[in-house]
Amino acid sequence: MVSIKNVLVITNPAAGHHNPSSIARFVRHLRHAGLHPTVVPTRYRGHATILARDAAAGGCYSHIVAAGGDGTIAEVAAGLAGTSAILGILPLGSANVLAHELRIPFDPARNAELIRGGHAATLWPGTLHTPAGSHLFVQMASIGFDAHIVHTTSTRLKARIGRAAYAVSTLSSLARYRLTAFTVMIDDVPYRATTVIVSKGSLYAGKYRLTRHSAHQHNRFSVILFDMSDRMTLARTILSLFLGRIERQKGTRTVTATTVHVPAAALPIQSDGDAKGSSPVHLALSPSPLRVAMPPLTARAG
Ligand SMILES: Nc1ncnc2c1ncn2[C@@H]1O[C@H](COP(=O)(O)OP(=O)(O)OP(=O)(O)O)[C@@H](O)[C@H]1O
Repeated sequence: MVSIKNVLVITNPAAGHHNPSSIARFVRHLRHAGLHPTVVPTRYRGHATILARDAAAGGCYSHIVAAGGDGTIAEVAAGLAGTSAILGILPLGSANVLAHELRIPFDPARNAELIRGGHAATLWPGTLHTPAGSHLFVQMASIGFDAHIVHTTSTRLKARIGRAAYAVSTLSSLARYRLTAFTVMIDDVPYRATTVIVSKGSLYAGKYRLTRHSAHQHNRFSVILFDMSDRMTLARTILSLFLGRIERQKGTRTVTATTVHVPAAALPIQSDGDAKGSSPVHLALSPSPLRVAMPPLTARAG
């Protein structure tokens, strides 16, 4: 039986709000809470999965904390799913959608207290499969315009101006992106769309409302289908997304599902804010759940 004493903190120096002094403060609070933290930085993309998997296999840590944004959390989660180690989250990314969704304390003292308290819930992440490989995702994946934004947002600009870099890319893509209708098979039923968001959560790009309910603790996705035939509809849809009215937008519908398949080729794909190549793509629920340190979810559970 692992004691709650040992905590591994995996930090991503490339995450949007990576900050050594925030990590040092968090570590101090973990120590004050009577825990024994160890900090290890990632050296390259994907390294967090290897670090997390090895740490969970070693059996010495009760908690393995992802210090970064959704991309870092997804990489750590890929190493932990199906193990008994609990995923902690220190939100240091640009958008931190999952942290907002799960109401993870952004304050390091309260976050350390959450970990010390030992409360954890079971989450069911998603998996994404393209010809280039498979990835686990914790918050959402998308195909089409939304993914194109992620593909075309400059990493350098993101490092300089944070989330505003997505707005720059959205504005330039509004004029240039070629809206293409494609078939998406949702639990084997065909639908038509020009963009699809497959979400475990209810939030988008930070704190914007995408769906009424979160599916994090359920074995299903919310699938939001956008059928935008022209640029004016595209602009209106983006606006309604940021005004929290997406479910009322014409040409948009939400369904729940357990599998999503897009057979068409060459459509951009992203998950948890990172470019993941292009379609064809198959999305399903992870066969292994994830234990996550989080305050009890009551209000948002759907
Ligand atoms: N040492 C590293 N060097 C370069 N890239 C890394 C390193 N470690 C991890 N990464 C990559 O950095 C990417 C971005 O991290 P992350 O998503 O956590 O930050 P973010 O994009 O600022 O946050 P958010 O997704 O919440 O907006 C991850 O997808 C991961 O693959």
